[in-house]
Amino acid sequence: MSPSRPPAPQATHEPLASWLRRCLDGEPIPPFTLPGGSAVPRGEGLLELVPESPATDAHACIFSVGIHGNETAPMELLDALLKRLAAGELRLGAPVLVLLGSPQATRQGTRFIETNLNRLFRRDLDRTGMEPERARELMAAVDAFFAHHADRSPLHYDLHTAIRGSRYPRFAVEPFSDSVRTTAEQWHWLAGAGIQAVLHQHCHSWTFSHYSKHYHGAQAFTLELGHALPFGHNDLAPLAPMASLLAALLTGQAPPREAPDRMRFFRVEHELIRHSEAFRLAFADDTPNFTEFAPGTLLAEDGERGETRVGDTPLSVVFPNAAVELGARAALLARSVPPPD
Ligand SMILES: O=C(O)CCC(=O)N[C@@H](CCC(=O)O)C(=O)O
Ligand SMILES: [Zn+2]
Repeated sequence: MSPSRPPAPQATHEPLASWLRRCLDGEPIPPFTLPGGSAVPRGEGLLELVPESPATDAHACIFSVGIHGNETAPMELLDALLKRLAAGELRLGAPVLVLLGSPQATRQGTRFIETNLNRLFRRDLDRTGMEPERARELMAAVDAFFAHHADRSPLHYDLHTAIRGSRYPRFAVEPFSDSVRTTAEQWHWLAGAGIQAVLHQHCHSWTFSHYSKHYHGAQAFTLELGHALPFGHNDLAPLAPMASLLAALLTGQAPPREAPDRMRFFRVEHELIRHSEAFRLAFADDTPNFTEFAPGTLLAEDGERGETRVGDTPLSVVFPNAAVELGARAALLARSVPPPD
């Protein structure tokens, strides 16, 4: 075979059935066929699913997992979906790009190797190192995929799990945008997928889902799907409705819908940044996400910068983490808001 010619797709679905294991073992994935189309590897942990006859109104879908290496439930969820496709239970009806964010961190069972990958998704990124290089590969894969499917609505679900428990174990973070509005359809789909709360971001955050929304106008969310646990310790049962949403999108069918007012909505008021070594949160480390604090409550102290206290309106704390790098977000402080119109 000429070295300049790409290898012909293999007529076996096995690489799809063992996608996650192969990615983590560093085993190369060849191009192969699958029910309703074919699969084309786009780099380490990057696989494009190409439908033979996509549904007319199918979205161009990106499903990413493992941007934080130790958040395993979404990886198991996506792997189970691909196994169903390999087994012929599902038939591909939409272009889909599946991404395993940080295979190296996952092999080591850590959130990241050198720095938090999920703060690096910006085109003017000038940092070097393992995570910046990976961010560039992921951004290039997203750019190529959405450019190739410019005739379809772009959609990106970046699937995560949270470090601590939560009053609402499954919640969506809606990235900030001053130009792209989340469609009503998305709120119905997320409610139908068992999402219990939504957090509207208040400013640019340079996360992976923000990247797709900001640069590609995609409907995009970070979806927190429970608690970060090691492989084999996840209970995927509460994620069955989320699996149904992903399966519907992948097959090009209409997802299940529920009324958005089943979900609670919050808007970030303030981002708590760790400025000094002396930074400390004034509440217990294991305080669940969305715990509400009354006006006047002391939330944090940060050396010479002093105290942060709740103002006149109660605030709920999300993603508290006093151990972040200096200059990084140590918590989001949010207030309850009505569902969008
Ligand atoms: O549980 C935590 O403290 C962090 C969970 C996590 O990784 N969350 C994402 C949210 C991304 C976003 O704001 O859209 C992150 O911090 O990267
Ligand atoms: Zn995460």
